[in-house]
Amino acid sequence: MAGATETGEGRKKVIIDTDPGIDDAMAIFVALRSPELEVLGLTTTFGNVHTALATRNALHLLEAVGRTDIPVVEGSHVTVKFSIMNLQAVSFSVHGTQKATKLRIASFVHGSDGLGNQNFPAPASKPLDQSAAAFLVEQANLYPGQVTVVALGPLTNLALAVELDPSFPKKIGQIIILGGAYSVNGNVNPAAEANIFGDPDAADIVFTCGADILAVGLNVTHQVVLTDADREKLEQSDSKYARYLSKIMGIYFDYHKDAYFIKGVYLHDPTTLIAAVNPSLLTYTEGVVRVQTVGITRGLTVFDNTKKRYAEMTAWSGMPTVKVAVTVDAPAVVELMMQRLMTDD
Ligand SMILES: O=c1[nH]cnc2c1ncn2[C@@H]1O[C@H](CO)[C@@H](O)[C@H]1O
Repeated sequence: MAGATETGEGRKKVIIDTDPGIDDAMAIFVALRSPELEVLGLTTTFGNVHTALATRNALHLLEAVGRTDIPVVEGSHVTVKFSIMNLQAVSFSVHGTQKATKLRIASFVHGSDGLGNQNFPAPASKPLDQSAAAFLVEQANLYPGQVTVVALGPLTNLALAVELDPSFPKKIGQIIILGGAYSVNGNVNPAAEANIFGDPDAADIVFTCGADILAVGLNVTHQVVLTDADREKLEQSDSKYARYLSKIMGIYFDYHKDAYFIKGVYLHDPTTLIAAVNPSLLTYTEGVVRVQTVGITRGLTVFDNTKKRYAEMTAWSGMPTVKVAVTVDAPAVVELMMQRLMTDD
């Protein structure tokens, strides 16, 4: 008889919204190797790569480790503003398509294929014939209060899910977001972190939608570094996960050496995923987050962490609060990730 773990009973149901991406690949593999989680599906978005390539990479990653039982659902190709315009009026669609070419894609971090320029063969499997937003709403309805979304890219699909079903925020269990920079600089520019910068309007919709949200920002993920010594250990492991990641990681290490002058890489996506596996490895504080959508600080996340009553109404007044991660047990996160990746099923 299958045990509770194999049947999914007692495991946290997760959907990973992802733009793979080298650190996305690490996070997805950690999820597949974590008995605490049941992965309901991968939804795709733009960010590290365009959405079509994100879908291809998600399918490829699941094929590479023999997990084609997990569905992949393609997400929006454009930011929420243009996605909604395209839905509402055909006359906007030309304009929307023009704007869509302006998406910011971080191929300089992950390679032009998103996976370390390895020229992997095209996957044989296909995504579901459904939109990511519809899949998110469907799964939230199927398992009310029980689904955790781990959002590793811009928040477009989640914003579209909120637009599609206003009761989505109350039906989804938790949304754990890799996004924002709380009281620290961004990584796209001094103001903005990449995922929020990718679609600031979507981020503001999601942060204020009233769902149970935990935001993991650069103030936390920049504390979690995979060192050269850890990389060597991964390279020496013969687990299929470690072997695959060893092939693709080089370009991510090179980028960190060039951009940050560090010998190692930041574990943004794995840290966020591990917040679902073992929430006790992070602490958080609660308040309202709003996102700047215009100007030189476009993509800035402003967290009202004061307990002050402002004299006037502000854009933060009366808005739903979210949890913002403030500390992380970085050695424990790295150790957990290594342990999961260096063993086979
Ligand atoms: O310097 C950068 N510019 C753009 N994207 C980056 C950079 N560093 C990491 N990421 C990617 O964006 C997310 C974290 O913000 C991560 O998914 C990471 O892979």
